[in-house]
Amino acid sequence: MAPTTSTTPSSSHEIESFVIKTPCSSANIGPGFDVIGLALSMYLELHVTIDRSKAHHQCQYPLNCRITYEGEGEGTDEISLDPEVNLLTRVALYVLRCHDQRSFPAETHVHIKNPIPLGRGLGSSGAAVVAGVMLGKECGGLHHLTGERLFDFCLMIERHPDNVGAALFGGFVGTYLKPLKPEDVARKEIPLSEVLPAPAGGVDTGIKPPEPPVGIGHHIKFPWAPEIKAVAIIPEFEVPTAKAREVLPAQYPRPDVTFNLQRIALLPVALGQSPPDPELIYLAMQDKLHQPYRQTLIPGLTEIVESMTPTTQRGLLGVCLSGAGPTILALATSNFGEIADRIIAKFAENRIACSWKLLEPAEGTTVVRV
Ligand SMILES: Nc1ncnc2c1ncn2[C@@H]1O[C@H](COP(=O)(O)OP(=O)(O)O)[C@@H](O)[C@H]1O
Ligand SMILES: N[C@@H](CCOP(=O)(O)O)C(=O)O
Repeated sequence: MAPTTSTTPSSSHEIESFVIKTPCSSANIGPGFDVIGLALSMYLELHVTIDRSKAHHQCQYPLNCRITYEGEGEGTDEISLDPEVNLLTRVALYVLRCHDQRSFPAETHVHIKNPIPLGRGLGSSGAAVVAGVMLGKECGGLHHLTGERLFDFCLMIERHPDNVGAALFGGFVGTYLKPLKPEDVARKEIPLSEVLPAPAGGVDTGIKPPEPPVGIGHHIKFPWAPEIKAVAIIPEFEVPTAKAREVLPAQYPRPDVTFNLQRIALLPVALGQSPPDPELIYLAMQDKLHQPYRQTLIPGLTEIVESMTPTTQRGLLGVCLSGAGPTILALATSNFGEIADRIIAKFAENRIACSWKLLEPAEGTTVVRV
């Protein structure tokens, strides 16, 4: 489903309240490196209140915004409560400043509820970017911004489209970038530090950030067979996505590229067919472009991916690395606990503890007025 906004009016003219809900995601699903994304049923929520009766008061919070937070990373350095530093509010400010609004409306309170584990390959930063772009749209009253245009803003920040595409539009998606005009290419390649300075700078910083070119990214929705569920096995350690991209080579042997192209031609069809064909899905989820290299950061990865097959495990369809890892995603139709336990036992051989979750495909980002 495309990003939606409910039309129910807020409770008072002075106080506006709404909730932004964005799903986590699993990118790649094996061969679809930087292309395929799957939105899953664990949600980042922003509970936002804007008290417009205070518009003429001096607000005690920087940039008129108070952040509170509960969930993953609470109380750690990874999650700042300073709106100039926090990823979500910096992204919202990027959208606001592109529209000549220097700060949040007075007085804005953003309460963040985040169950998505950080740095595990379940799209926590993608969800934060999508929810942040939506926060900018809603706080700025920027109702003309369509889902496709919001995607452009996301892509100026998170520069691979797979997990932001899934988090914004929902479901099982293929994402792609269209060639841009030369002047637009230059704009898209502007360093992230200029798009999203940290700290964001106060109200008086007059610099307008670079606006995204129109139509950077696009997506297409694939069908998903209703029998297929996702088992996420989540190790206790983090692998920052930037680090997991640094281990990838700049060039690949041609047979490895052909290997992935053959599988990516199968994957969307294989996962849309009902009843699912385990042998076809298992084959379609193989990869040679990112998983083998990420083994250096995720002990046991290759063995886990290679040791479980539909013939050795009932209910299993396929296994892959979720996003940049270290989470493992097993697609299955039954025996979810047994599948999780086997993968947890493999990680335990390397003294790595894990938790696991049973997830389902989810709809994209929604905004509900309360
Ligand atoms: N809800 C959030 N609010 C603020 N920052 C967040 C949030 N979620 C993620 N982040 C930031 O994103 C980082 C993780 O991003 P990344 O390395 O790309 O891993 P992931 O695979 O979880 O997306 C965290 O360390 C944190 O800085
Ligand atoms: N295609 C990207 C996806 C990263 O996803 P994340 O959830 O780990 O941020 C990659 O494989 O690097």
